[in-house]
Amino acid sequence: MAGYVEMYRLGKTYDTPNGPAVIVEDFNLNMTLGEYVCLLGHSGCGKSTVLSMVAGLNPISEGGIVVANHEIEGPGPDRGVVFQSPCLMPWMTAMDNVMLGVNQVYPHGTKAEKRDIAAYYLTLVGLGSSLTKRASELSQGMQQRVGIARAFALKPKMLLLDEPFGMLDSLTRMELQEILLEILSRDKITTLMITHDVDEALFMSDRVVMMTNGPRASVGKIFDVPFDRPRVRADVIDHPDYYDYRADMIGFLEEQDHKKMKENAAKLEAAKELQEQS
Ligand SMILES: Nc1ncnc2c1ncn2[C@@H]1O[C@H](COP(=O)(O)OP(=O)(O)OP(=O)(O)O)[C@@H](O)[C@H]1O
Repeated sequence: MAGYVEMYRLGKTYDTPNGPAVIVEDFNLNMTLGEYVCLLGHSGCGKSTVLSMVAGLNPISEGGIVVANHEIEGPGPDRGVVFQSPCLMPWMTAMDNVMLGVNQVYPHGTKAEKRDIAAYYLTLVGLGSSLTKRASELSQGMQQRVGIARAFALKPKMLLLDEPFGMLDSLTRMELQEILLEILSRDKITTLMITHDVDEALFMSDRVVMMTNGPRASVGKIFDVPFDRPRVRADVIDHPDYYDYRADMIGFLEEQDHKKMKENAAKLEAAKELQEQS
């Protein structure tokens, strides 16, 4: 079935000193317009590799990606990206950092119009009174808010979030999760987010895509998240199925762990046999 976003037979092979390493193979995923999908999997399985290919920042080795009927060929303002650390220009104000993106997307807008857009999104993320502060004067949480405002101000077709709350304390993380959902409830942008946090995935997303362990990682299992929107954290946690979902996801990750351990043991055994024969 065609989707607003289509990743088809997606593959990534990196050149390494030991030869080509196939990290992602035959990764297939369709997303509908406005859908929020979380990508979850063990560290190093290839989540950032997939997301960076969608962002156009990492060349695709096999297959392809279509966003809103356009095949991805490189980065573009139709995809807003937020990384764990927001990569701001430290000497520039919060406003000017957001304006960098806005100027790119609205080259013909007046200066006042563009400043209004930047100020609007900075206010939505709670930085209305810090517009003129330099990025270097902002806390990590505030910097991440600027990064989120900058991504939204591009009015992207798709939002790509690579562990955007990973470096924040739990209170700031919860606050920003809620702010993000609130903005998305107005702007309805198709979102792909990487997280290591099962609870975060359940709170934020419509579907959770579990990746298999690499190498040759692909989609292992997909969970539909049935909780009503707008999401209220306490209601989500109190939902009668919440802990079953959580247990199923953790179960999948544990299964992947066991597979990896078995594979490693088999490799070790094979290496021992070779050594004995020689
Ligand atoms: N440029 C590169 N060249 C060679 N190997 C790479 C390159 N980038 C990533 N890799 C390898 O690809 C694999 C997947 O990396 P990736 O960062 O996509 O995983 P991840 O699931 O996002 O990890 P984490 O959860 O720890 O951030 C890892 O083994 C990594 O070492």
